[in-house]
Amino acid sequence: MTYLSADSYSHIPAGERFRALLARPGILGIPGTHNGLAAQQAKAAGFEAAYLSGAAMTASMGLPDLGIITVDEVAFFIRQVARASGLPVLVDGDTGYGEALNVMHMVRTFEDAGAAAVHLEDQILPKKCGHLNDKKLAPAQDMAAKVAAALHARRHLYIIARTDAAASEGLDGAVARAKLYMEAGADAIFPEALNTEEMFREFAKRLPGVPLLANMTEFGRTPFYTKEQFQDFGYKMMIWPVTSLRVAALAQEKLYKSIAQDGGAQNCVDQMLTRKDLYATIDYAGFEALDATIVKTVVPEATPA
Ligand SMILES: C[C@](O)(C(=O)O)[C@H](CC(=O)O)C(=O)O
Repeated sequence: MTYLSADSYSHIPAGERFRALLARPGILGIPGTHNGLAAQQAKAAGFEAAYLSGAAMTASMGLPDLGIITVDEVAFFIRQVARASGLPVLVDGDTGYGEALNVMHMVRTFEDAGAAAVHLEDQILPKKCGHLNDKKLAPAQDMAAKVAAALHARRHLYIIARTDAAASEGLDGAVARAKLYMEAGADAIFPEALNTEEMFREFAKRLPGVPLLANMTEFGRTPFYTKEQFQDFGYKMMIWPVTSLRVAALAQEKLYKSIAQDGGAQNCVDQMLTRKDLYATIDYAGFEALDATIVKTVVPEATPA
């Protein structure tokens, strides 16, 4: 059923649908889906929630992930991913684009665009990928105030507080911040850039009962762990944030080189989604069938001579 039909919509708010997924036993795997088509493909593969990564959104715009994307640009991505897939979407809210009022504006905008959950981090601008060096942290109390502001604005959005403190303040610092953010009302914690199994386990042990998110980004500080391993470490959610963008970007790079070199894309056809499969993914036929049930061409009577 296409998104155009009102009965394709769930009447349950996205945040509540996300909470329901978390209420089940086990870990929730949430793949990065950098546009609506990617979200449809993730759903077809069996995923039940989608992640919108700041790094992937900005890279797809040809920009670095330094906190320069705006709240309305992110809302454009949320709308397409939520609409195309119908999945609850967890969105990277970076630092909240400013202070308390900006965080509240972000929450309202993201909810209105169809988001289910957001994560908000304790870096100051220009923020960086959590796996890079020299990140600058906001005072813990300032971040706690942002979490409280987000709660004040949300109707159903699930609020995850991310702490980037492990690199500069160690595990003790990260745990202390996480506790403060939970006291401020966060629904869950995202400890960023932990780099050993022991760190992941210890963090979880020191925050019993707190839902935790693990980030399995590639080319970062975290070694490759599977969903089953993160579950065993005590984590409730995990993301593969930039993975779809990285794979698609390499395919694109090869394509452009090939067209430039061969004068056409004839040598890449076996790496393409066929027209048939692409149309099936976006339900082209469903839109046409819907149109046929609604639009009936009225042929004008012949004008009397
Ligand atoms: C999770 C993350 O914030 C993102 O934007 O997806 C990034 C991912 C990355 O740059 O690899 C992060 O800071 O970890």
